[in-house]
Amino acid sequence: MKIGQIRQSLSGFYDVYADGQLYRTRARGNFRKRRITPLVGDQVEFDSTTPQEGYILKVLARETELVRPPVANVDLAIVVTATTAQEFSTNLLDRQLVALEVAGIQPVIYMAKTDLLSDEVYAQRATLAAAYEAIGYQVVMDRAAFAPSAMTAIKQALAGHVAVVMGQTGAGKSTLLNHLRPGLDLATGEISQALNRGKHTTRKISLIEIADGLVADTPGFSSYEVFDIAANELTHYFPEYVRLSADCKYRGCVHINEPKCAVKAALAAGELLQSRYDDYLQFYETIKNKKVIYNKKK
Ligand SMILES: Nc1nc2c(ncn2[C@@H]2O[C@H](COP(=O)(O)OP(=O)(O)OP(=O)(O)O)[C@@H](O)[C@H]2O)c(=O)[nH]1
Ligand SMILES: [Zn+2]
Repeated sequence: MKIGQIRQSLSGFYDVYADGQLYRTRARGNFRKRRITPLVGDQVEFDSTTPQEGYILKVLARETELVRPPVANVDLAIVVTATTAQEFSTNLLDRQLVALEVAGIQPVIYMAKTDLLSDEVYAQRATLAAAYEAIGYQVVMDRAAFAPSAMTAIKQALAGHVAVVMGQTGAGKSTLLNHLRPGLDLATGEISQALNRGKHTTRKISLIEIADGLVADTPGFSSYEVFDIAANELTHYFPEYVRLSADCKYRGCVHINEPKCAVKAALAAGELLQSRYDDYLQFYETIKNKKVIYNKKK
């Protein structure tokens, strides 16, 4: 019996990495009956007679489990954010950050296409990036496209992690991966296609080695990911609000209409991003409305 990690799945075959090599395996027959589906990223116990033939005996406990892409043990996400005026949206960025906070996955924000910006717009984005850093998020940004220092920062962030890239179509996900691992040759525009393909189509999912980390070759989430949380819990996923809310007068304050709210005070004092608060309000309403529609249907 060996222990390894599933690095690729394709048509019922799982390539398991153990002691420096890959073993092609299948799931044990009774997995289907027990409704166990091994996922890329899983740590597994397996038996093999040759590297071409083996069986997964047991899937070890998962830390996290993503649905899109179906990858286990993802603990980091590179949020590829296109910074051009046509593409940039704090709303999308905040939506992605909330989705990651809910999933318990650490974000690294990568600001893409900065080479296309005027100095003035670059300065605006840099100010915003500093505000996200003050919240506690790592932001990778450089005036030049794919600056070596930026690529090094991402590689260092990836070390020891299983990661996904996320970001809207055309944000620059494939291009970034190609720069992080020259020779990878991902066709640009290719990876979102994999995401949009039907749920039941068999498709290949693999973890790519980049420096000392692993990155899924299929992007994570989508920009329309719904928040599967209660509206009054949304505040827990804004780290800067969590820190302030101890000073709100009311326990369970959602920082909207309550008096003596520390978040609204900090906002009025210019200590918090207005754009992020606006997004918070919008997400709050979205979640509330979603619940109403859901209840009506029942
Ligand atoms: N100037 C400039 N162009 C970039 C940069 N990053 C990506 N691009 C271009 O933006 C376009 C889209 O990039 P992709 O890497 O295909 O984007 P993607 O996020 O993988 O897109 P999907 O696969 O459709 O989700 C390509 O033409 C890239 O060459 C950048 O930093 N600077
Ligand atoms: Zn409050």
